[in-house]
Amino acid sequence: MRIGIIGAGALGGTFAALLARAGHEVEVTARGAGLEAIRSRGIRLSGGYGEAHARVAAGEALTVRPDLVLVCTKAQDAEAAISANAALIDGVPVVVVQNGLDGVDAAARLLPRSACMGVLSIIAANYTEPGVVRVTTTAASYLGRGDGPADDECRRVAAILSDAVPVIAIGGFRGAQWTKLIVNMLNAVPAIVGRSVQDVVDDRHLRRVVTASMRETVRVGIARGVRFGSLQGLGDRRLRLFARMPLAVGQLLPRLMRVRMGSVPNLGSTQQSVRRGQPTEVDFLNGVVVREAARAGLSAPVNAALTALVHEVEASGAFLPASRVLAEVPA
Ligand SMILES: NC(=O)C1=CN([C@@H]2O[C@H](COP(=O)(O)OP(=O)(O)OC[C@H]3O[C@@H](n4cnc5c(N)ncnc54)[C@H](OP(=O)(O)O)[C@@H]3O)[C@@H](O)[C@H]2O)C=CC1
Ligand SMILES: CC(C)(CO)C(=O)C(=O)O
Repeated sequence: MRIGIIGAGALGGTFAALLARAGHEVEVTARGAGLEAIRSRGIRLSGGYGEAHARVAAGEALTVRPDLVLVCTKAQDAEAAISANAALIDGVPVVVVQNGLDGVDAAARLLPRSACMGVLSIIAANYTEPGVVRVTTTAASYLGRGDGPADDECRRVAAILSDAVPVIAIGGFRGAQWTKLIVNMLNAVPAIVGRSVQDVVDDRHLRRVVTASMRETVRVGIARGVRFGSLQGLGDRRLRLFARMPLAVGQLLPRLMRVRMGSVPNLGSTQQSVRRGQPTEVDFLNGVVVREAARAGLSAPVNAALTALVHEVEASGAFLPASRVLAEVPA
């Protein structure tokens, strides 16, 4: 099958290399140093899915109409990246592999004739240098759209992507995006202090902050009428319980996520952007919690403080001491 991948960075590079290894004809888009590296040396993947070296067609935009498209940019880049390919891909099934709540809806607006779906990935992929990706955690990914049950198109596309990595078609996708948002509360603190996700969760002071941001996100979701979808055994009932537990007991949740992440240090996708000197996705992660809280007439002080600290690190390029997080985040 001909598969177009828009944004061959950490996750896009992982899917591209593994789908090519499975025998699909893959074309990718990238830009700048990443594009140059992929054109001259291909994509080199290592880590949890083994070694793969994919020589794939690469350009700033796709050149051949594919049978399936994956959009794998950060949320803030998706609109420009999809628009650059819209004339070629409108009408082709599109899978948005992205964190945050907006990706699938944004794609559907830009590509009115395409069936647009989303993938929530728990894989941890570190884009160590242009064209080079190391997978530090392997995990199943979850594919769906809307609020209803998984449909035949989702099951068909999940089966194709499962040639590369296990992809499960799920119902209640919008609620599952919220569950993934709670998992992504693992991103901000490591991006602020410049340490791995595992290291931050192992630090009892910083873990308290991560836990508080997760609980605040659950409470905002509840206020917005969300029914949290199931990901990795984490679903609506457990999350509601988690938001009511004493904070000290609630810290078991990030610890469980850390155990699942394994021992190879994972920076998280937000810190990777900081280290590359690029804008982060924080406005679509912690920032969306603040916006959703405002819609419910609430505030989200923990997520607001984390968003501001990530922006400070983005602007200065210098990580902050843990003491700043502990002093400024009302956990
Ligand atoms: N990395 C991970 O472990 C995980 C990431 N995610 C989510 O997956 C999504 C992708 O993240 P990730 O793979 O880390 O992101 P990366 O930043 O590593 O990759 C995105 C790629 O898209 C490229 N890009 C951006 N705009 C364009 C454009 N207009 N045309 C062509 N290429 C473009 C970027 O190029 P450039 O470098 O020049 O910006 C970059 O190479 C995010 O929503 C993230 O939160 C989810 C789970 C895990
Ligand atoms: C699951 C996790 C935390 C993996 O790193 C992720 O989604 C991210 O880094 O954005």
